[in-house]
Amino acid sequence: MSVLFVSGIDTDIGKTYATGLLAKALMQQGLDVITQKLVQTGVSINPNTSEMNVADDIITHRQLMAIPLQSCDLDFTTCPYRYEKPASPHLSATLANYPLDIEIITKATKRLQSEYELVLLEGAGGLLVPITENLLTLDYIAEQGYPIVLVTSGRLGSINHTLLSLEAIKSRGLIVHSVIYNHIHDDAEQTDTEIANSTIEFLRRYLDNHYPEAHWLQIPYLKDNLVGNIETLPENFV
Ligand SMILES: Nc1ncnc2c1ncn2[C@@H]1O[C@H](COP(=O)(O)OP(=O)(O)OP(=O)(O)O)[C@@H](O)[C@H]1O
Ligand SMILES: C[C@H](N)[C@H](N)CCCCCC(=O)O
Ligand SMILES: [Mg+2]
Repeated sequence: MSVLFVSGIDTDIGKTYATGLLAKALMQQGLDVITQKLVQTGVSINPNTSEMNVADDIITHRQLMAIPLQSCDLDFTTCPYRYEKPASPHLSATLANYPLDIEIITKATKRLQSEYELVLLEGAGGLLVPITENLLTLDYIAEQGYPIVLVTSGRLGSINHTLLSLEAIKSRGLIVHSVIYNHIHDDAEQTDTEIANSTIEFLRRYLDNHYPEAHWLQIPYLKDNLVGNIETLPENFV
C-alpha cells in the first residue's frame, strides 16, 4: 500500500491534525512519508503575486511533522487545486470559474508515490463531498482503490456519523484501514466526558465486531503550538 486516504465523519473533525500527526509518527518509525491534500477550499491569495497560497492544510501538516515546506509543496504537487471560497469543492471551483481536472490530482499522487514510500492523502470534508458536480469523493477513492483512515470524535452525533461513513465505505467494497478518535473537544467546557468515553467504548467494540482488521488510534487535544503525538502506533500499521 502506498496511499492512504484520510477522511472524516465531517469537515472540521480533525483530518488535518490526524494526517500531520500520523505522518510524524510514521516518519519517526523511519518511513519516507509525505502528505497531500485532495483539494483545498478557503485559501488566501498572496497579495504580492496575486497567486493562491500553498494550501493551509499542507502548511499545518508540515508544522505538525516539524519539517519545513518541501519542494513538492512549493510547486503545488501536494495540492494542485486551491480555491478561495471556503465551501464544497464543486461550488468553490464553479465560483472561481476554474474547473478541477481530477486527472491532474491523480498524476500528482502518482508522482509523490514515485518519490515517497507512503502518501497520506487528506480529503476535503467527509466521504460524500462532491469534488466536482459529477464526482463524489468516495467514488474517486473507489476508482483508485485507496484504503481509508476515518477520523471521528466524541461529540454527540459522532456515533451515527461514524457508522454511516463505515457503511458507505463498505458499500463501495473499500477497506477501512483505521479509525482515529480525535480528542478535539477535550478542553471545551461543555464537553460531556460521560458521552465521549462511552463513544470511545462503543466505537471500539463496533470495530472489533465488524471491522476486526481496522486499527484504532487516538490523538490528543493539542494546544496552539501544534506539538503532540499519536498515543500508540503499531509497528505493522502500514
Ligand atoms: N486534536 C486537536 N486538538 C486541538 N484542536 C484541534 C484538534 N483537532 C482539531 N482541532 C481544531 O479543530 C479545527 C478543525 O480541525 P482540522 O482543520 O484538522 O479539520 P479538518 O477535518 O481537517 O477540516 P477540513 O475538512 O477543512 O479539512 C482546527 O483548526 C483546530 O482548531
Ligand atoms: C471549507 C471546509 N473547511 C472544507 N475544506 C470543505 C467542506 C465541504 C463540506 C461540504 C458538505 O458536506 O456540505
Ligand atoms: Mg483539513
